[in-house]
Amino acid sequence: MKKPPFHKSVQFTFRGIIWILKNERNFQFHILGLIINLFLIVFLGLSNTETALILLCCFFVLVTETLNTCVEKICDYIQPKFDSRIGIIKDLAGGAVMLATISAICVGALVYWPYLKLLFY
Ligand SMILES: Nc1ncnc2c1ncn2[C@@H]1O[C@H](COP(=O)(O)OP(=O)(O)OP(=O)(O)O)[C@@H](O)[C@H]1O
Repeated sequence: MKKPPFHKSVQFTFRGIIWILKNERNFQFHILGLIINLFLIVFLGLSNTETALILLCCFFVLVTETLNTCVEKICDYIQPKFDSRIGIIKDLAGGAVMLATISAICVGALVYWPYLKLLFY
């Protein structure tokens, strides 16, 4: 198959992002998390390093959610019926999102805690 020109390839990737934004509820929740974090970054005046850490975590969760959806789509395509092997593959992909989310919560707690302490005490 002939490779599409670069601008077309970029267009296809955005098509994927728009599709997941419109169709996947979990991805929409993670986008909401990103928006809340962007607000907190500005409101609390986080340093460049702290901002980089928070953004990295948010995008890490979004990337794992996108790959999880990708695995689910492939599984549903190759085996639409119940199959315990498909079940474990999907569980593993979902587990990756969970691990990314746990790491994001830990980093978020460590970064935001000193600011919240100043605000409330
Ligand atoms: N074809 C199948 N065979 C066996 N088990 C399955 C199959 N499809 C789904 N499952 C089980 O149901 C779970 C949820 O799968 P589903 O495809 O509904 O994902 P989902 O609920 O959309 O997940 P997510 O919230 O991560 O997007 C899987 O983790 C797996 O344990």
